[in-house]
Amino acid sequence: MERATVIVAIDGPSGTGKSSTSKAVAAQLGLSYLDTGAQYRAITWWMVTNGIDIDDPSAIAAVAGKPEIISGTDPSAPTITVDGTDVAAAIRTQDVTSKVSAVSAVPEVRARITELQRSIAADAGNGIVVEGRDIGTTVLPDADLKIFLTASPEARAARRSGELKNADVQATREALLKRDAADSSRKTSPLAKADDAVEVDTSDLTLQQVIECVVTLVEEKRAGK
Ligand SMILES: Nc1ncnc2c1ncn2[C@@H]1O[C@H](COP(=O)(O)OP(=O)(O)OP(=O)(O)O)[C@@H](O)[C@H]1O
Ligand SMILES: Nc1ccn([C@H]2C[C@H](O)[C@@H](COP(=O)(O)O)O2)c(=O)n1
Repeated sequence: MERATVIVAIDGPSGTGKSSTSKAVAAQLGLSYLDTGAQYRAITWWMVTNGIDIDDPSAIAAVAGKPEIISGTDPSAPTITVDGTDVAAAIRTQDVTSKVSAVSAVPEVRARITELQRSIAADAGNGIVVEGRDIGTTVLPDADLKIFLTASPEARAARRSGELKNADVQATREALLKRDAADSSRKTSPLAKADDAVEVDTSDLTLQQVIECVVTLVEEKRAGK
């Protein structure tokens, strides 16, 4: 028998295709979509905008509860606001990208954002695709389906360089690996594959092939296979 709601957790390192895949899968299956990286970027943007010292975890912890972060979960038009300001573009700057690993390593930040993520998932009537780094391991350990996307550093750097005009592929590769290392080595809820996650190496797959693979896995789960 088909199940009414489904919770899908998609984790993996930067540039493996989590956002593109999750949005498309959610849209195709009529599910909500949550980009948890955008939430960590949003709180980082708030810290930077308010002059908080990013190198001081206790300063970050002291104000972690202040910003109000709201995520819109329509996969065809996801949104993110901080205290009512649309920060969708501001959170993608190089400055925020270079600081987000430090801010997201602070346990008080993770506790705050994790609570928000769980409440959004609980309120998603038809089900939801949630993508990030610790969704299958920590945020939603009882998710119906857990996927861990991987890709070679070369494939990821080539994809990212294609997005950023004139970006140097080698420098992009180094930056990706540096962020992965920071995200994987933090004490609280690091980037990791859950034991029961299905690993999909996307290096030699087109985006469409990855989407089809994940849609099939969700449909099989829903059918109780
Ligand atoms: N299988 C694929 N083949 C080729 N390009 C891809 C594939 N999957 C994603 N891409 C492209 O790679 C880039 C990065 O993808 P995406 O933003 O979805 O990755 P991500 O894992 O969410 O990254 P991050 O964690 O840094 O946000 C995008 O330009 C996307 O279109
Ligand atoms: N569940 C998550 C999601 C994201 N982060 C942190 C670590 C990432 O480097 C950063 C930005 O994520 P992206 O937009 O690249 O997906 O946010 C995390 O710690 N946990």
